[in-house]
Order: sequence, then structure tokens, then C-alpha cells
Amino acid sequence: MKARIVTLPGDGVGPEVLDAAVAVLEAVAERSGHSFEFESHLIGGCAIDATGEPLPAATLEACKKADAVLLGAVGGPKWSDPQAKVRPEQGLLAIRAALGVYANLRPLQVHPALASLSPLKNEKLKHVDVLFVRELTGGAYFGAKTRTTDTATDECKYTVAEVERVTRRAFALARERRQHVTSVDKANVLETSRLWRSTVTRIATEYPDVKLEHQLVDSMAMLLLTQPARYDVIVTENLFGDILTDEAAALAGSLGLLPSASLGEGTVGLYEPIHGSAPDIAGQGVANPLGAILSAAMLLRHSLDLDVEATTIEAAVSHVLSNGPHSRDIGGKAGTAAIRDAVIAALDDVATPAFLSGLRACG
Ligand SMILES: NC(=O)c1ccc[n+]([C@@H]2O[C@H](COP(=O)([O-])OP(=O)(O)OC[C@H]3O[C@@H](n4cnc5c(N)ncnc54)[C@H](O)[C@@H]3O)[C@@H](O)[C@H]2O)c1
Ligand SMILES: CC(C)[C@H](C(=O)O)[C@@H](O)C(=O)O
Ligand SMILES: [Mg+2]
Repeated sequence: MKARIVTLPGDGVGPEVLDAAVAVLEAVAERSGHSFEFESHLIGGCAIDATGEPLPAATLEACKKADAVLLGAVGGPKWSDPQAKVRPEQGLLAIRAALGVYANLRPLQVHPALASLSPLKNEKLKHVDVLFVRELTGGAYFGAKTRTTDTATDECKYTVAEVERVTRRAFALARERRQHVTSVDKANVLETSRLWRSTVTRIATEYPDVKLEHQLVDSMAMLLLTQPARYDVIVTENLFGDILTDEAAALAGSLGLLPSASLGEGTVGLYEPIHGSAPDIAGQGVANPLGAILSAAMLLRHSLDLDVEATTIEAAVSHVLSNGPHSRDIGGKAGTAAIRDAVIAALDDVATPAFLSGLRACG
């Protein structure tokens, strides 16, 4: 298979983790006989510096023509002045909106080798396998904003159609898993949450084989840490999903470990680790690239239909977590490049005949 992948390294540790993810994809191509072509474009702070825009037109145009987009991270102190007219994060929101990727899949698993890093050091960590489906193109992120000297507002708006499509995506995914959806809202206070809850409840009747429960977001934040193994698919609105998934990363052991896939309907998929530009460690070569590498695996699965290759990357990552080396955020000493090389070496340890069949076919 031939595929064109646009890479958007962005700022801070973004380019560092993306280099590692691209190297792993190149190693996969070499071993499985596929051909991936990479084209890098600007987004975020570096794009503001070069063009004045956080999402230059050339970047968007390239993304729309690609088979998939792999992003590092945007933002950083250099562009965080509260008075600034343009911000790196606007580029990220704009690309998500322009590609129409309304469903952000953020899987959480806890690797046994990292269980001691988790705030839950007991049996409850076994079998933690949660898929967050975060609504990504609506809510307070995209509502009207106002600002005067003493007042500011962020409108939070959801339409029924926006809730319906992300709910259907969550239920379809739950059907392939453990047939359980938890919908998270704040329906005791917010009107948008009441619309969310009634819409989810109605759409759930289309999936009688999937069990639905509702949970208020504040208690969800507690239950996620105390009973994570109870949950299968968690569907929620944009802001709640942002916060709960960073919280979930604490269970996994580090924010540097979690990947994501942002999907729409018949549009280009956008893949990115859930962490940010990590200004505190940027430029030191110590960022954990596993969230970016696992995002590349999700890209292969969801945009290129290369499930065997995706599973092989995931197995190689698991092999490295079991055997080391480990990066600093998970208690080790290895830098980004050493982790990258270890994952690439592990591809050969975990490769199956199915994975290598493309290569054999190519002689
Ligand atoms: N998708 C994105 O581009 C994205 C996501 C989140 C935050 N941001 C931006 O990043 C900037 C910094 O935000 P923040 O500090 O709140 O969050 P952050 O995710 O950048 O960092 C939070 C903490 O996690 C650590 N961390 C993050 N990624 C890591 C990795 N790969 N390996 C090891 N440690 C890692 C950091 O060192 C830091 O201590 C802000 O400008 C924010 O807007 C961007
Ligand atoms: C940088 C920011 C706009 C972004 C978000 O809130 O969506 C980030 O936190 C994320 O989780 O991808
Ligand atoms: Mg976030």
C-alpha cells in the first residue's frame, strides 16, 4: 500500500516525539513492504513565527489532500501572553474543525510493568481498558467569546445533530468491545448537558445490545481513579473529555503514554498524542515518544486499514514497557531516541508472518 501522510510537528516536544513516530512508521514500511510518503507542514507557534498564522492555508490544503495527518503538539510560553491576538492552540482547533473530526478516541490501558507508578497500586488496575470518545468540534471550545475589561464569556453550545453523531460513534465502538457506554455530563446544572443526556438516551435505543449509564462529571472524576476497571466506552463533551483523559493518564503512569485518533465521516483522520508541548522538558531529548508512536499505530488502523501493522507497533511498545528501556517520566533514564530505537528493534521480536507477508510478497 502507498500512503501520503502529512506530519505537523508543531512546538516544544512535538517535533521530538513526531520524529520518533515517523521513524517507527518508516521501519514498519521497510519490514512490511508498504510505502509511506511524509510531508511536513507548520502548525501552532512555529507557524505564527513563520507566517503570522497558527494554521497557514498551505498546511490545511496539504492535510485535506493527505491520507492521514500525524501531529506532535502546539503551544508554549513564547506564545502564551494573555494579550496575544493569535495563539498556537487556535491552529489546533482550526484543523480539527476544518477536517470535521468530531470524535476523538483516547484509549486507556495500564501496562502491568507500570502499575507501581499508578495512584492505584492494587487489583483494581487489572483489566483497565477504557475507550474515551471525546466530542471534539463543539462546546465551549467553539462558542462565541466576549471580553471587556471586567467580564469575559465563553458560550457553550451543542446541537442535537452534534450529540447524535458522536453518540452513534461511541455505541458502534462499544459493540466491538464490552457493550457498555457511560455518558458523562453535568445535567444537574447545564442546559447543554440536559440536551446531551436526552439525545444520548434516545440514540441508545438504536443499540439495544449496548448498556447505557449516565454519570455526572464531578463524580466521574472520582470514580475513574477508584474504579477504572468498571468502564468500557466513556462518551462525553469536549471540555469534560479533555480534563478526564489527562486524569486517566495518571492511571497509565504518564501523560506521555496516551495516544489519540480524531475521526469524522469520510474525512482525513488526525492523530496526536494527548499531551502538550511539555515546555519544561522541550529540547532536552527526554520526552516519552510512546504516545506519539501509539498514535501512529492508530493512524495505520483507522486511516489505512492496516490492522496487523498497528497491532505490531502496539506489541513492540508493550515489549519495550516490559523489558525497558524506560524514559524519565516513567522512572527510567532513557532519552527519546533510545526509546525510538528500542521500539524499532522490538518490531523484529514481535513480528508475525502476517506482518512480514507484505515484504515476502515484494520478494
Ligand atoms: N495537542 C496539543 O498540541 C496540546 C495538548 C495539551 C497542551 N498543549 C499545549 O502545551 C503547552 C503546555 O501545556 P501543559 O504544560 O499544561 O501540558 P503538557 O501536556 O505539555 O505537560 C504536562 C506535564 O506532562 C509532562 N509531559 C507531557 N508530555 C510528555 C512526554 N511526551 N514525555 C514526558 N513528559 C511529558 C510535561 O513535562 C509536564 O510536566 C500549552 O501551551 C498547551 O496549550 C497542546
Ligand atoms: C491544546 C488544547 C487546545 C487541546 C485541547 O484542549 O483539546 C489539548 O489539551 C488536547 O487535549 O488536545
Ligand atoms: Mg488536553
